[in-house]
Amino acid sequence: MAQGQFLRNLIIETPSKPGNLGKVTMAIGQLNGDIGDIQTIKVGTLSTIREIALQCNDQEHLAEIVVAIENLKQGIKVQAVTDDVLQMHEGGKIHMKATHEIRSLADLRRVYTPGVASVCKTIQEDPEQANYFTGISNTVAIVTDGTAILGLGDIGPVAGMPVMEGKAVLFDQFVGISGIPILLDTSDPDEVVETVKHIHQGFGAILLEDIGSPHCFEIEERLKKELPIPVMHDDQHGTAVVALAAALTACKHVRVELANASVGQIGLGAAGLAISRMFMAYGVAEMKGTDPNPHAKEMLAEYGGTVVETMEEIMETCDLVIATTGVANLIKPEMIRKGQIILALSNPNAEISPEIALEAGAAYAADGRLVNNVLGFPGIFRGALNANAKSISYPMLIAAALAIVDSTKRDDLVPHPLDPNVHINVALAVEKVVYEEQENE
Ligand SMILES: NC(=O)C1=CN([C@@H]2O[C@H](COP(=O)(O)OP(=O)(O)OC[C@H]3O[C@@H](n4cnc5c(N)ncnc54)[C@H](O)[C@@H]3O)[C@@H](O)[C@H]2O)C=CC1
Ligand SMILES: CC(=O)C(=O)O
Ligand SMILES: [Mg+2]
Repeated sequence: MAQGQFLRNLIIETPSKPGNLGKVTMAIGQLNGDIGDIQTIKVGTLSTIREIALQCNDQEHLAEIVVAIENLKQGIKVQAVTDDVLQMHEGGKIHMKATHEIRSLADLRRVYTPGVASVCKTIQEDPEQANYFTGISNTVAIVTDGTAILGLGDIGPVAGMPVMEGKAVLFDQFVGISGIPILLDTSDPDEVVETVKHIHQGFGAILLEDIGSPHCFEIEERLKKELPIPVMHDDQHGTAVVALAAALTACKHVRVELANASVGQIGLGAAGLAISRMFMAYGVAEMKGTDPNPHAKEMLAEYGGTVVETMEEIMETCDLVIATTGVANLIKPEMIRKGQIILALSNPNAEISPEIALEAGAAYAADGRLVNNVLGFPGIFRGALNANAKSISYPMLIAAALAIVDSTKRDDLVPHPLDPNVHINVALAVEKVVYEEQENE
């Protein structure tokens, strides 16, 4: 387990006297535990109970921290250690909700039979009416075959469901889109394409998620060609959009033109190849890339990138390095050169933690928690659906990246994902491009 990826909550009881919380936080800090939110659960005359969110390295590290707190004595106790992440997943994270409540028989007859039949006939006569009288145009299928779930690899679609439900939560909360996970028990491109084609009528767009490379490329390409609705593989293009935005902002901070910077990509899978293509489309003169897989390198060369045999060469020659390998701690501190920009984007564990990269001399460093496609895909789909786009184009993606740059506060690399402005701005920028494209058709 990489540093700081083990999340637990400590329920701590202390005597109700000033200074005790400080002793507890000091004990945690001395052992390099990372404290998140602190909530006061109860303030009694004699004792106070607080819940402290903690990120540590692993079970052993957690046990050390618990012992250190218990050793403070003077009435300070760890009452319980809870696993909030697991608790949050009990029963799943999503639920289909009705937009109307049935309070009377009359409501029942409007919502369901016999009233509903007239709406069915309206749609039968004019299928476009489905956009107004059903939720189809606001619903996105989140399709996975489970072959590249985060950086966990091919763990299957059911094990990947918590990620798909997570994407649906983000869709709902950030842009009001209903996301429906679709779990496929096949990775065969013919079968995936056929299946998605057969179900697409119930959706306004298709988000492909955590489908591994190289089959993800053929699947997306074919679906884009064969379906009349937007299709986007988030790990490719959502990630590329956000990586471009972060790179543009970092370059602005160090007063370098991205187009003139030497950029290197470690890992040429779904995310890495799309990032490389996006950077070249943006105007980066030479995009270097490496991957142990010969086919991945061939693909980079086909797109006009420069294949490099080792990641060491990338680290030695590039000002901006992006990594999407799924391999935790792949980049060693001694490989970092002073002033480099390092975007180590693998989840759940980065190729190098930003703290270590910065300590080793990087000018800017971020991981996949910060530079995450959550900043892109909700607004991209909102904009595409609002403007009734038939597909997602490069200009739409570039506009999304620039909107993320514009939504970034001074001194930050990317916006905060809970800042609603970023999703609104991305949606508006994408929508504008669609309208321009429609006018030029
Ligand atoms: N921060 C974000 O928003 C996102 C992060 N990611 C992360 O990126 C990682 C990769 O995801 P995908 O591209 O979808 O997977 P993928 O399986 O398509 O690609 C991974 C690539 O890394 C290569 N690789 C493995 N070890 C390597 C090494 N030592 N040096 C160079 N290349 C190496 C593999 O050969 C493969 O081509 C995952 O950890 C995922 O969580 C993916 C999408 C979004
Ligand atoms: C964020 C994301 O999509 C991934 O890590 O796969
Ligand atoms: Mg993903």
